[in-house]
Amino acid sequence: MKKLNTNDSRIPKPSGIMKTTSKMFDFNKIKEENHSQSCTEPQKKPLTEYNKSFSSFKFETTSKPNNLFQKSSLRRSRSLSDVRSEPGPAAKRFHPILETIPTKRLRPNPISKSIKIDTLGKRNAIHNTLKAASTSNVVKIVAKKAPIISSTSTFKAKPTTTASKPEPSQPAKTVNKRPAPYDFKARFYNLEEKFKIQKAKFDNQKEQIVSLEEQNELLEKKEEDLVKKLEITEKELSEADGINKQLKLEIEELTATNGQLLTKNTALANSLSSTSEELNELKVKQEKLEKLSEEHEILKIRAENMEQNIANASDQLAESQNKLYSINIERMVLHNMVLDLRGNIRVFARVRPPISNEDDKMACGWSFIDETTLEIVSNEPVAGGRKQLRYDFSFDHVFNPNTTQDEIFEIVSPLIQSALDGYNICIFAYGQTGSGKTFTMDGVEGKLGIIPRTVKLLFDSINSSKILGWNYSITASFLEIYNEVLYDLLSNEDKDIEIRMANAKSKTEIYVSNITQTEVNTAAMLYELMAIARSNRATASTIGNERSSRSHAVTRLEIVGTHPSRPERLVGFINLVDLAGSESPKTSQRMEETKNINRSLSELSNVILALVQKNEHVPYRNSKLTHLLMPCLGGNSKTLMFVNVSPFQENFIESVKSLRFAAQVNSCKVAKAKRNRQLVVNANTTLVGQSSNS
Ligand SMILES: Nc1ncnc2c1ncn2[C@@H]1O[C@H](COP(=O)(O)OP(=O)(O)OP(=O)(O)O)[C@@H](O)[C@H]1O
Repeated sequence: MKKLNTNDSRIPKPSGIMKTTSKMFDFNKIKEENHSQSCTEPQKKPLTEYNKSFSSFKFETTSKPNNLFQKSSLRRSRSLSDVRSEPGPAAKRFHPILETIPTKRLRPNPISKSIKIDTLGKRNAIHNTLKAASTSNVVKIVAKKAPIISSTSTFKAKPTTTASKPEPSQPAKTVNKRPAPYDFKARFYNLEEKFKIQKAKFDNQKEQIVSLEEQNELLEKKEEDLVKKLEITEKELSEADGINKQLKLEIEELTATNGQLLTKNTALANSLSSTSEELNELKVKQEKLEKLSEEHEILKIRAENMEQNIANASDQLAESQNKLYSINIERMVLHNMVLDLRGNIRVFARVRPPISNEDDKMACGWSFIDETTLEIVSNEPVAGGRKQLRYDFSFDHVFNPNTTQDEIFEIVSPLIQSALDGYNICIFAYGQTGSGKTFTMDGVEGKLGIIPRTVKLLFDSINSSKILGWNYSITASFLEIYNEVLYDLLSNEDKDIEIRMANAKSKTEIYVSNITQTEVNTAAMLYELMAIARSNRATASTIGNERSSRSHAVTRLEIVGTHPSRPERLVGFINLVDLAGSESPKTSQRMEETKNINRSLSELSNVILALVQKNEHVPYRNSKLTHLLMPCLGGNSKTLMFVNVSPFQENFIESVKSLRFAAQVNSCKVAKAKRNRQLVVNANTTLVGQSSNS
């Protein structure tokens, strides 16, 4: 900011400065107003012009006259009333010494003129200041200025309007009279009067000057104060400006921060909203959790009670299991006693029905007298009045052509349970070719035979036995005896398969070497193996059957049962045999096959007959078939023999042969079967033996 010049005539009024101090930003405006006011104010009579009249005077003052005028030129004028009413000490301090009065009018002093010009601005400023300071004073100044102005134009002895002192009126009257040149006294008197007038004017002017000086000093002081205040104000203004800028920056920062805070606030509001929603959800969950906790406590108590009950039940279960085990053992014994009572070799006769392409064939006469007896009557015409051939046969059971596969298996199934109880089982079908052996043993789709049903029953029984604590494993092998040679139906390898004695002490214990034995865990797995064996079985077309089986097929299942809390295991064998069909050599197209088949069947008959007759020697080893079935045909076995017969007259003789052989077997009652019980000494050693059912 521009520093204020002390000589500048545009000094602001004190009152104005005070106002601008309180209103900093209006300061320049005030200066401009003062400047314009000083410029527009009517031009007053300059003080220097007034002083020109006194240029010829000399003053006796303590200060130098030149300085006085210079100083006075710098100072503002005081009001005339102040000068008149307050004659200052300065006025009393000097005593003018009148110089020679010029006869001519004084010319304006160039120096005084310059002073007048310099003081003009200040005078106006002072005037303005004083005018603002006191209205009443201004009135007085204006009222008393006129005589000063008028007095500056001439030094004529003209009485001033402001003269408060009594002017000597007498001499004034005499002044106008021009005394005679010789009248020195009068002239002196006139001069004296003029001097007095001038002196009075001078005194008056001097007082005014003193007053103006005092005012000037006062104003200077005020000016200095104002300058100081202005500087302070400028400084404050500068500081305020800096603060203002800083505040602006801070405001901008705060605005930006405010924006960010608003954004954050919005985000926080959203977050708060979602959080409150989550909180509500959590409250709901907490309530649920509390409920669940309560329920959990209740359930915990219940669980403890149940644990106690379970513990009690476990004890009871263990006790029950022991009882059950004992009962099961009793059941086994009773069950097998029943089977024993029925006979170790049981014979069932089954007459098959004619099939679709056999409608033109003549059937025999069949009579199913009761469940165990049938009668076959030849329908061949008999010449000479002879009676028709008629034979009655008794078996453990006879099945007519309408008997279903279900009915057959219902009677067979108790034997399967015996195998799980540790007995050897042998079921075989014997009969002429095309009599229905394969149908009985294997069945057809939708009419499953004994073998697939046995498999299903075995695994169902195994699952049921788990409740009693028994665990069973099943190992399967499939054999074929063709032309007295053993074949592995689960392998196509060319290998020697022999029947060997398993135990030197027991002549009936055998095993088959080089045979494939597969452990099966499910019925489905066993079915797959059966399908493989069936496909490998040698088949050929015969007169009696398009797909006649020309070999004996043996399905061997080894069943081993263990109980974790019992030191014993049960070992049972099931031999399911689909024998090759017997055939008359007269009609056979494969004589060698027929011979072998018939021979092995004959040996089977011999063995059974030896058993019936209780011979010491039983010719098991005369054929592969009897040798293989030796464990199942001996004492430790339960054998079920199906004799299948065709219903037709053309098969009458073969049917009678088969029925006669079967009936012979049926009469064979061997000694009681013994259960295979092995005492388990340790994991690796077993004592194998046969125990009495008793
Ligand atoms: N009980 C029956 N009900 C209906 N059809 C039967 C019955 N028994 C046998 N069959 C049918 O008779 C035909 C001959 O039966 P199967 O093949 O079982 O005789 P097989 O004795 O096995 O003959 P082979 O000794 O030559 O093999 C088959 O088509 C078979 O489906």
